[in-house]
Parts: sequence; C-alpha cells; structure tokens
Amino acid sequence: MKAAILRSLLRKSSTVAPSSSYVLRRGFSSELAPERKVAILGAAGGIGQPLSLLMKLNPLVSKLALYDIAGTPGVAADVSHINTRSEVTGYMGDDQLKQALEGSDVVIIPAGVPRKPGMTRDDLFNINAGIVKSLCSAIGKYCPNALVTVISNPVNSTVPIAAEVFKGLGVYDEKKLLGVTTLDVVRAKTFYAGKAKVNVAEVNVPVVGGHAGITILPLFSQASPRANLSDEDIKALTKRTQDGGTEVVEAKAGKGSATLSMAYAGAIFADACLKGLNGVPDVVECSFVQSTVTELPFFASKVRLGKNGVEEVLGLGLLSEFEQQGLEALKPELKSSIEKGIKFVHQS
Ligand SMILES: NC(=O)c1ccc[n+]([C@@H]2O[C@H](COP(=O)([O-])OP(=O)(O)OC[C@H]3O[C@@H](n4cnc5c(N)ncnc54)[C@H](O)[C@@H]3O)[C@@H](O)[C@H]2O)c1
Ligand SMILES: O=C(O)C[C@H](O)C(=O)O
Repeated sequence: MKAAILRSLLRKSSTVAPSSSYVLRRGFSSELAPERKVAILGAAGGIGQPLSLLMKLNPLVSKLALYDIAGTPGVAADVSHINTRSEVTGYMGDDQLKQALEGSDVVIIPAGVPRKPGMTRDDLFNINAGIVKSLCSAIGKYCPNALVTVISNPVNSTVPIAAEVFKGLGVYDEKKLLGVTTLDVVRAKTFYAGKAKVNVAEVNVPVVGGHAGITILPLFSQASPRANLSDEDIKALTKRTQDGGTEVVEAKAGKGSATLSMAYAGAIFADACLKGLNGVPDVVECSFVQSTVTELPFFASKVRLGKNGVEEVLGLGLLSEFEQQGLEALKPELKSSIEKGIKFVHQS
C-alpha cells in the first residue's frame, strides 16, 4: 500500500518538475511572477558577466538590461541564448545608458576598478567615486523609482555618494538605496560551517558595520546552528571574514578581486530585493543602508525587504563583549569613509 502511494507521488512530482529547468529554479520563486526589469551597470566585467548569467537564470526577471562602457554586445548575445524567461538587451556607452535604465525596477552596480595586492578598498575611491556618481546621476534621471544596489568599492563611501547624488536631484528615497555586503555574509557562513562542522546550508550569521577591513563585523555569537567554539576560534573566524576580500586579491595576484563569489552574492541579494518587491513576506538580508541603529548615518545590519525596498532596518541584537569592542573600534573608520563620500559629491 505504502509503495503504491509513493509510486503515485513520484509520478506526480516528475510531471510538475521537469529536469533541467527545475534544477535552475531551485532557490528562486515561481515563474508566475510580475514583470520586472533588472539593469546591470558594469555587466561586461569580472563580476558583471557571471552576475548577468545568474540573473538570466532568475525567473523573477522578465527584462535584463546589460550595460557597460565596452563589451556588452558580446555578453548580451551570449547570455540571451539561454532559454529562460527574461528578454536580454545589451547597451554600450553613455548614449545608450538612458535606454538601459528606463523602466528598471532594480539596478545593480558592479562598475568600477577592482583592487590589486597591497591596495585597500579606499585606494579605489579616486576612480570609482566618479563612476558611481555619474551612473547614479543617470539613474536619478531615468529610473528614479528603481531599487539601487551598489557593489562598487569602497561601498562605505559609494553608498553615501549615491545618496547625495539622489538628494541633489530631489529623488532620494532611503528605502531604495542598498550597499551590497552579502559576500561578507556568504564568507562568514562558509568559514563558520567549516570550523563548527555543521551543514553550511543551515548556517545563518549576521554581518554588520560596513564593507572594508575591521568595519566588517560578523556576529558569530548570533550564529545558528549554535556551536561551542572557543574565543580563539571566534577571533580567527572574525579576522578571516574581515580579510576575505584580501585573501582573494592576493590569490589572484594582480588579476583582480572576488568575481565569482561576488556574482553569487549579488544574485542572492538581487533575488531577495525582487522577492520583497513582489510582496513575499519576511525577506531579511544584511545590507549597508541609511540607518539609526548607531550614531552613524549609514550602517550594515539586517534589513527587512518589501514592496518599497527597505521596509525595516533591524537592530543589532545582543552582542558579545568581543563584538561590542569590534563595534566601537570600527566606528571612526566607517565615519570617515562615509564623510569622504558625502564631501566628494559636494566638492566635485
Ligand atoms: N561589494 C562587494 O562585496 C564587492 C565584491 C567584489 C568586488 N567589488 C567591487 O566591484 C567592482 C567591480 O569589480 P570587477 O572585478 O567586476 O571589476 P572589472 O574591472 O572586472 O569590471 C568592471 C567593469 O566596470 C565597467 N565600467 C567602468 N566604468 C564604467 C561606467 N562608467 N559605466 C559602466 N561600466 C563601467 C568596466 O568596463 C568593466 O567591465 C570593483 O570596484 C570591486 O572592488 C565589490
Ligand atoms: O576585496 C575586494 O577588494 C573586493 C570585495 O570588496 C571583496 O570583499 O571581495
């Protein structure tokens, strides 16, 4: 009897879930989702290309606009052959930026130069600040209601830059500007699972603060599933999470920084934003946003995503003494990076 029921269930599930498209849909939602346009600015780069691929696999996207200053026709032609829902269009150069942006629900910005060994993220400021400023000026003009997710470094300054540009254009909505810190969470989960010997798929670790060196503060005291790690283990995990970007930059030895893991993290974050916009309840991710969680005007913490973007900035919860010290230690650096971004917009 049991065997007959099982056989019938297996028959049913195989008719609902045909092979390859089912595999690609895992982790994403239904194809009966509303129309959503996603634009990727910097789509031909090291992050941009795999991110374009991952967003093409996401059934929540109906239009995928790929923009870069060079190389987008090839990337767009390539990605467009994949038999998933979204229609892909490539745009190249300033005079096509308007078309790329118009009608966008979500804009993802991985445009800008990456680090080489020996550099800090702040060393990228001189080039990337101007790139983010000019892209955000166009976003403010052509799709002011879009949710904007900023990957370009230094995130601790580029997000405040974007905010000031939008304020200058009279279109700033703090709920719609999000710095992408998901890679810190991805790393913290991976490193914690390895040390605690727990299933990585079940791990949750909030990472707060910012996205550079000691401003990255993983809260392992709140990690789940709980594990009995020593203070030394926690210190080492914290340091490895803070130095995760540098670990990749050094391993790539001059050929850039994290691209594949970042594309994964960016795709997870964009998917959460789309789910929020579509009204899926209880979508929570960490992100660097306008905040009153501390005295700093921008701060990364857990945020609840919804139909308007950031619906709620969640507090830090209970911190261990070690984390409390880390929080106080990160504030001066984060404050100065935020101020540097704000000043840049008003002086340039
Ligand atoms: N937030 C994070 O966690 C995180 C993680 C990894 C990398 N990053 C940052 O992401 C950025 C991109 O990294 P990458 O490895 O993809 O670099 P990359 O050099 O491989 O690609 C950058 C792309 O941006 C394009 N670009 C430059 N100026 C542009 C403009 N004005 N408009 C549109 N596109 C423009 C370039 O043509 C290039 O294709 C860097 O600043 C890097 O530091 C952030
Ligand atoms: O480390 C970098 O420069 C890139 C990125 O911010 C990362 O964390 O990998």
